[in-house]
Parts: sequence; C-alpha cells; structure tokens
Amino acid sequence: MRIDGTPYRAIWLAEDGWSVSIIDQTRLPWDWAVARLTTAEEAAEAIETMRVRGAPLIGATAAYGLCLALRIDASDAALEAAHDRLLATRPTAVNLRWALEAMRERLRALPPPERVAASYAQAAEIAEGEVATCRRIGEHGLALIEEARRGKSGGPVNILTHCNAGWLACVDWGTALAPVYRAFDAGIPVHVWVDETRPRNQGASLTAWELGKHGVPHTLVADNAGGHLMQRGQVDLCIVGTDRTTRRGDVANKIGTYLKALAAREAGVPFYVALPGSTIDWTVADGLAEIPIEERGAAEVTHVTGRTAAGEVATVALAPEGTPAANPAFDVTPASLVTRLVTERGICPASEEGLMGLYPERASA
Ligand SMILES: CSC[C@@H](O)[C@@H](O)C(=O)COP(=O)(O)O
Repeated sequence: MRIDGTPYRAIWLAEDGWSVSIIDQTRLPWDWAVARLTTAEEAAEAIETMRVRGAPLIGATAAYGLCLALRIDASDAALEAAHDRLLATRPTAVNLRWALEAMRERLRALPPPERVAASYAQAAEIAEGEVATCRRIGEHGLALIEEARRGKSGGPVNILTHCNAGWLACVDWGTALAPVYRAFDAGIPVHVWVDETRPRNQGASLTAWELGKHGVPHTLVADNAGGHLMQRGQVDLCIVGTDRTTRRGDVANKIGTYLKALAAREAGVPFYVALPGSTIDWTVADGLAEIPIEERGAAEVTHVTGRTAAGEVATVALAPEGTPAANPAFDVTPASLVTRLVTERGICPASEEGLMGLYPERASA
C-alpha cells in the first residue's frame, strides 16, 4: 500500500539481493525506520520483539529467516536448527508453522548446494502468495461493505476493527483492512473505528498510522468504547483478522476480540473475520481447548510507550511499582459468534461445512 503516495510492503528483499528489509513496527508511529535482517537469529529476534508482527508477515519473515540460515550452512542439521529456532518465536499464529513446514519440506528434498537459491525462490513465493491472497480477500470483503451501504440511508459505512490486520501485518493489503482499502479506493464512503488495542496498542500505533497514510477516514477509540458504539447503531459491521482459525471456524485473534464479538452479537452487528488459507489450522477443531495462547511480559500491561511533548519516545509506568500483571496476548472467539469468514476463496459460514465448501481438497485429505 502507499505511504504518502509511495508504494511499500512490510517486508522485501534488499538491493543486495540476499538480506531482508523490514519496516521496524516497534518504532511506529513515531519514527519511520527500515531494518535489515542478515541472519536467521536476527529474523527470529525481529519476530519475538514484534518489530514484525501480524500472522501472515511473521510467516513470510520466518521463510526469509530460513534463507538467511542456509546461506551460512545449507546442511540438514542447520536447516532443522533454524526451523526450530524460528518456530519457537511466537506460539499462536499458525502461519509461522505453515510457512516453515512448507519451506522445510521442499528444501529437505534438495541436495544442500541447491538449497539457497530454492529457499529464496520459495520465500518470495510465500510473500507474493500472501499479497495475492489478501488482494482477493479484499475483493470478496468489498461485497460485504457494499451490502452494508445498501442497508443505510446515507453517510459512510462505519466499520469497527481490532488490533492491526492491515498491510503492515500481511506484507501488503491486509486481511481485515483489505476490504476497507478496496472500498475506499472504489469511492465508497467508509469510516473506521480503530480500537486502540491495549496493551501494545497496535490499533493506535499501527492501524491509525496506515489508514492515515492511505487517507482512509478513521477515529481511534478506547477498547472499552466498542460496545457502546454498537449499541447506539454507530457501527455497521465489525471486521477483524485472525492468527489461527480452527477447521470448525473458531478464531484466535488479538486479546479483546472476543468481547467485541459478544457485543456485536447482542447489538445485532455483523461480525466478520478475514483470513488467508494459511491461517487455518486443519489439525485443530476446538479453538478454546487446542490453540496455544501466547502469554507476554507483564511490562506491556504495567507500562505504556509514547512520544512526549518534547518529541522523545518514552516508556512510562501506569501502575504502582511491583503490581502483578497478566498478559494473555490472544483470545478465542467461538465460531457461533462469527457471522461469516472472508477468505481468498470467498465468504463462508464459520463452520466445518463452510470451510470445507471453500477448501474441498481438505475434506478428502
Ligand atoms: C493480520 S491478520 C490477524 C492478526 O495477525 C492480527 O489481528 C493480530 O492479532 C496480530 O497480533 P500481533 O500480536 O500484533 O502479532
């Protein structure tokens, strides 16, 4: 997508043809910084520290991380070690495993001297594949925004989103935000309610930033405001992303998503979840019982980072020193609360039948 008119992606191969460029998302929205990854360890650290984050983007970053490992040592042992290190970086988003397994399977079958070139080709394929997938999610999701518009007597279509499921999270386009960009670019009046998304504030820092850079009208709200807005008819639809979707249609997404789905059900607001096929974990059925939920550090809850009036980026404490804090980073929204899933292959009910209808090859697998 565009930043002040210039097209960008969230990850790309550097001009040297081998190192990997990322937008350092821990510096946004205060600083614009492109970081260069030169080793698998740097790629792993970038994922762990959330310089890159968002389900499709961490899959693509891990894929390039394997390429960086193989440049140094293309043996079976090095491939396994890099695979395991990258896989251990974040537990919830299944795209990480999906990308790493796809890479490992193809590379293991090749003699070591052929692995480096093949790995770069495959990582590029994964990144390009996610871009094409997200573009198609946008096309399908656009129909839902058009439908919401037809149901209104006037004014913009008001869309509530949680966390950042835009192009920064997905190489390009985004999952939840792809339909929004499509609609905006097609001249449909849209307005996005952006949940701030405590504790790391991906909504305030990243979604507000990327929507602003593209020119999409939006308003930042405290996480607690969503129910109130839905109750008063100020939200026409919710659309969020997911880090892991079970074959029955349960979705794990950023903490707080479940509460929005509950409020949407009570208020009669459609609650859509947008996802690429790479986010479906066909090996799990019950999201609550089977999806591992990442527990992050307490400091993300007890402290907050922002820019001071003097222009410095600073981290300050919110709670009394020593306050114990828990930080589950994701929650599970059961399929029963999801109005529809929006995928690259079309829109379906959040159910096993719905997903099998779009991915019939999984039914026979
Ligand atoms: C980009 S699609 C869905 C998700 O990856 C997104 O909504 C999300 O929860 C990201 O979490 P994050 O912890 O910022 O990686």
